[in-house]
Amino acid sequence: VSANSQAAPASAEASKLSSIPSEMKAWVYGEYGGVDVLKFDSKVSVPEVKEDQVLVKVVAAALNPVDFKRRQGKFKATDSPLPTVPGYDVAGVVVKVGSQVKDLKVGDEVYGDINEKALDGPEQFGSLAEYTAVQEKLLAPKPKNLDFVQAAGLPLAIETAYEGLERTGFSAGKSILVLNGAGGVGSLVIQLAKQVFGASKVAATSSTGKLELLKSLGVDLAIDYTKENFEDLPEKFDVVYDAIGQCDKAVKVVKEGGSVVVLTGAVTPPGFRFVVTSNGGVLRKLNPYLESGKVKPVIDPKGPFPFTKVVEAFSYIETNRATGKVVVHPI
Ligand SMILES: C/C=C1/OC(C)=C(O)C1=O
Repeated sequence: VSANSQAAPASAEASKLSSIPSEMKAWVYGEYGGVDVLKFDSKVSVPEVKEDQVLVKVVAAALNPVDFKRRQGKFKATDSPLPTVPGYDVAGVVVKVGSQVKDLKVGDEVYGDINEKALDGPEQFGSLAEYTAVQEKLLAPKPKNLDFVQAAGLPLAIETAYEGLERTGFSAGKSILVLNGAGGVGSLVIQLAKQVFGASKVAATSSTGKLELLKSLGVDLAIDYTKENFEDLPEKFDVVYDAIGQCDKAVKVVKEGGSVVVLTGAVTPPGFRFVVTSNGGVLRKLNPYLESGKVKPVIDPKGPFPFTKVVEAFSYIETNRATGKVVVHPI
């Protein structure tokens, strides 16, 4: 869909607006808990767009660990009110724009992480729905070479990967060890470190069956954590990117003066933890690497999960065994 609404006659424009229903299908939970709190609701109100937001017809959405941790109530102190429609990552088509929207228009194919602050007041109505309202600044045009499933699997993970590398001052010629290199974030840290930041050496850990994936993503040293302990390696790294929660071991293999990036779990100095800030500008900046194929989304082959199978998708990502991203499509 790439209709230029500027040229569309008023009647076509009106028909687009009139085709937006007042109610939609969405997955909702009204209480914190296990996957059993997730309910499919076919009469959820379509969110109104604020001045700086666009309404996206959702084509695909992706799950992240933050989705199940939030549903479990781990961030309830700073959460938005229940009931919640979960889902941070979205890929879809703009069907309505707010009065202050500047660059996006009806018909644009977009993707992004809908929550600027992942844990602090996330949107009550997320992307596991037929429509979701998103601030323009959190979205970017979908890379032309990626389908909606591939695009949906990128935003939160690639923005986390990029921000973590930026925060360490990672630069050309440096070495990095990525813990959980086959995961949603880790698979992108490997590629960004190599292709965008010019790493001299990239090492990564995974289980036996995912070693070939690590090598295909460009690692120089693939470590099978079922067979050896990375913390016993004689080699030290400028940066260790802990995308699994093993900071206490990670700090044993970082060089003096190096950095250990922590996403979750306890932090041991010199480790530091950060929470991703969603930013469409990062997606735009990385667009050439995505459209050239230098950086690729990794989508778990058990998916994409159809909209009716969101409970199964959550159960799967909660095994912490997913390869790359768990995507929900069609919606
Ligand atoms: C995406 C943000 C996250 O922040 C914490 C602490 C996690 O565990 C997340 O997934």
